[in-house]
Amino acid sequence: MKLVAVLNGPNLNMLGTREPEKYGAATLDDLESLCAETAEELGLAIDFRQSNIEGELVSWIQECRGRAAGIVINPAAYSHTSVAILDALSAVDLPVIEVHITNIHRREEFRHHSYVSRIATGVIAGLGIGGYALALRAMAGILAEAGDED
Ligand SMILES: O=C(O)[C@@H]1C=C(O)[C@@H](O)[C@H](O)C1
Repeated sequence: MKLVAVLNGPNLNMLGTREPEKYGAATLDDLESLCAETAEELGLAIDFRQSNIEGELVSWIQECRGRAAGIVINPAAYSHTSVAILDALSAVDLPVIEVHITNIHRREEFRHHSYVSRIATGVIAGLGIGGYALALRAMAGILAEAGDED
């Protein structure tokens, strides 16, 4: 069964209580459940993680080499600052789908640029946590097209 890493950046552990008018009322646990249910439907396995530490996310991305078939990532604030995460994603050379719960292009100027977008196969922004389900569906298609072995 193909494994997809679902990686979440800083402050996403506060989902549900963090600016719910922007990020919604669903918690990180709710998000993980949504991803798990979607992955099961798609015949994918997921490794769902969240960290507030940039270096931990970098290490987790590196660990995907030889282990995961693709990466769904919401780098959160690190989207806008982290060359390290971009470099790690480039190094592992896996399909990447970038997700943002909010539409970063309708927010403050500093959120309009994401370093990750230059390596991402696709970017989903502004569709709430449903964007993660869409990302997994897209990833399933990408992997099927690539003919990845189970
Ligand atoms: O929409 C999101 O999921 C992103 C999440 C964050 O925590 C912000 O720092 C980003 O700017 C947007």
